[in-house]
Amino acid sequence: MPEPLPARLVVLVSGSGTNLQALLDACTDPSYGASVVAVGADRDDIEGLARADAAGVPTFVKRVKDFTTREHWDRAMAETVANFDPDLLVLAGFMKLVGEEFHSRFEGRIVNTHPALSPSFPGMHGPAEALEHGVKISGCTLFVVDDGVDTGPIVAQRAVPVEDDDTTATLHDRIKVVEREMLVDAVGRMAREGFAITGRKVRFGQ
Ligand SMILES: Nc1nc2c(c(=O)[nH]1)N[C@@H](CN(C=O)c1ccc(C(=O)N[C@@H](CCC(=O)O)C(=O)O)cc1)CN2
Ligand SMILES: NCC(=O)N[C@@H]1O[C@H](COP(=O)([O-])[O-])[C@@H](O)[C@H]1O
Repeated sequence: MPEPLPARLVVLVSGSGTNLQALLDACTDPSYGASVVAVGADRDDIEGLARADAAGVPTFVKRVKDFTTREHWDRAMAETVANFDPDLLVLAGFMKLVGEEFHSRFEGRIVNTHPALSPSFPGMHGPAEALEHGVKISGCTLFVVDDGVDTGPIVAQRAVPVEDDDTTATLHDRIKVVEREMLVDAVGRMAREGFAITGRKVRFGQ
């Protein structure tokens, strides 16, 4: 029986790319069951693109300001992603909301990692808002992306304690250590076992 082909991952980033790096590292093991076939970004000159280059992974950049409308950007980004024929699109620190072109092409096959325990603290400033609110437990969430903002069905979560002397940076750094483990574990299971979405429930396996 031939080994199944690795699941094709396209990863979108906007910054340092440490979550991307964790996936790139995991994919070097054939038993992980996935391969990063392309990395895309909404901006140039970020470490995430350099990480992809170092791993020999094709990259592409689509900046919103280079398009006449947001919809044109969304279409160009989605078409470029589609050219790599992904089984799963992973948003790993990607700081743009994807629109209708993505949902129509990849519905149910886009996951996003967020540095808070959804549904709390959606958006771009999860750790800061959690700290401001005074939570004692924060964490990270992997969810299937829908047309809302961090509202999609949850794939996995991990909890992280908040320390009394935490700053936004120290809390986010602590979350990111656990987030990378969550992302690698969950994406690997999705790739090897498949997954099913029933309403708001996501379960691994066929
Ligand atoms: N359709 C969706 N797209 C994305 C989601 C999502 O839940 N639905 N999650 C984001 C990641 N993210 C939080 O986890 C997030 C990122 C960015 C924003 C946001 O408000 N972006 C604005 C401003 C961007 C900028 O200043 O550069 C925007 O897109 O215009 C909210 C949540 C990934 N995509
Ligand atoms: N709402 C989106 C958001 O806040 N995403 C967060 O950006 C960081 C990117 O780190 P990385 O570039 O080192 O992987 C991650 O913690 C990710 O959850």
